[in-house]
Amino acid sequence: MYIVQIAPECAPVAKVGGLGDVVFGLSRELEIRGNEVHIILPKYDCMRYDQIWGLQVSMRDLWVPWYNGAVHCTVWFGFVHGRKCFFIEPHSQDNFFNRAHYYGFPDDVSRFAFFSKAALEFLLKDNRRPDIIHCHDWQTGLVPVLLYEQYAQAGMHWQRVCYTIHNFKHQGLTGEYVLWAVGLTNIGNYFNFDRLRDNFNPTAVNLMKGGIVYANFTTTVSPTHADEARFTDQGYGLNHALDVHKGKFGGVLNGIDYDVWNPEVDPHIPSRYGLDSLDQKYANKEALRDRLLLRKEFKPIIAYVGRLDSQKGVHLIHHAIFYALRNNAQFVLLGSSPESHTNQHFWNLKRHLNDNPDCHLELAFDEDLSHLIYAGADMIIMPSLFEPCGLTQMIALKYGAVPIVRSIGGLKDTVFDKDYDGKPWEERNGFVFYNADHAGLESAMYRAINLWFAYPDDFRQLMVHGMKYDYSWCRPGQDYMNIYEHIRCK
Ligand SMILES: Nc1ncnc2c1ncn2[C@@H]1O[C@H](COP(=O)(O)OP(=O)(O)O[C@H]2O[C@H](CO)[C@@H](O)[C@H](O)[C@H]2O)[C@@H](O)[C@H]1O
Repeated sequence: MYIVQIAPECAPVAKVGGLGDVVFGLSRELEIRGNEVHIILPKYDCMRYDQIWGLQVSMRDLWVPWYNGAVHCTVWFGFVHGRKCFFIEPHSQDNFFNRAHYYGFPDDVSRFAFFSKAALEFLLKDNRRPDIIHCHDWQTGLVPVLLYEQYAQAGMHWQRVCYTIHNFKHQGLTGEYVLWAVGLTNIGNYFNFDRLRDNFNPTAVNLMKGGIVYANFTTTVSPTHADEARFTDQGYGLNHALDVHKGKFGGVLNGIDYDVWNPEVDPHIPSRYGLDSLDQKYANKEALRDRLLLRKEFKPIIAYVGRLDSQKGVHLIHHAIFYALRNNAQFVLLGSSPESHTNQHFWNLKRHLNDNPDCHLELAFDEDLSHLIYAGADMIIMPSLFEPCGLTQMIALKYGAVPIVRSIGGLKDTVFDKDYDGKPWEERNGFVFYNADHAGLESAMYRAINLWFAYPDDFRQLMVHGMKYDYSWCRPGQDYMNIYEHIRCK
């Protein structure tokens, strides 16, 4: 099959969070299964160009219709760790992708609406006719809309779209101007409740809703979150649209790429280890302490790695730091936030804890350091308010860092409580709590820290159970293949 991914991120060249990992890992798995896979991305100025091999012009002049005119673009091609990627570079005074950051601009909707249109225009003009177009999140919600309403008539009649939602909170709500911009000028036809009009904000166009309505199949990234999105407030107002289109909506649990996230071969950590050489994990704990200037005492390290977004339970992360320190544990945090007040909060906290030898807050995005943290930490904490899937806990399991998580979304599908889960002991792999409050968090942290000190053999056994889980792309890869087979034009 020929599959094209249209996405705003792809790890490690352009990664803000888990979406980038998924685009890379899934593409790799699909290639292993014998498919031809291409990835189309914006050509951001802030990408990691050191991660692209053989970058060269693929199409010098691509004219993308935009409002009443057209924008001149150049399309580049390069390999990202073996993946075949095309990068779209518009030459216009809007400077859509030369902003030093990926997201967070007032015209984000225009930037990614343009990208969606440009990706399809490129496929059309370069005579590429994939069996499946797989697009991701609100940024590419217009892809199935434009394919069906414009590009099908222009020669792309056989292409089918799988649309994956990684985060329902950001839906691309905007004014009807965006429809003019991409040439959907028969506004009334699209700006109605059956199609792109937002159900709760009737003056707004909702790009994610458009994606759900027009895609041949929509997925989110875990089975539990698929239910949450349909039946609870975690659908952020899209419950009705999901219900109407329930026949083509489902949850597929993400995988992680064990070529990248594997302590047996990880080039970013000083001491490699696996199930048969677990003791070597502790050299990484020492290395982590050396690097972050933590004192060397007989204590567990609890870590948080992730975006500092309200989704992640920022107030509980804050509380976890102090609870850990009060209970004889060390705490390491690696995270950054696009919201200035959250950043400010953690910078203040960092200053406050600056002299504490048991704590380090690294307020940055640092992929290399994240590997060392997973390898050096004894436990990882994820007190998310909602979590469509969560890759952090799956990576942690592979590295023998026991996850302490809230029972929500994909966390519920992947972490099974040591004391209370119905599964047999060999299949229990972490600590789970329910209420998003201090008492809930403390109940799980207390059990985890206590086990580490009082029953080290049991703790080690829990690490082993986690490391034995297979959360690779193998199964989800097959799930996506089944979806593609189901929707493709035969
Ligand atoms: N400061 C930092 N430095 C280095 N690395 C950092 C980092 N902050 C985050 N990361 C890395 O980014 C990834 C985070 O992935 P997650 O799935 O946990 O969260 P995210 O909310 O971004 O993803 C969304 O999409 C994914 C993919 O579908 C869903 O799993 C998830 O639930 C949904 O919220 C991990 O690989 C982590 O190591």
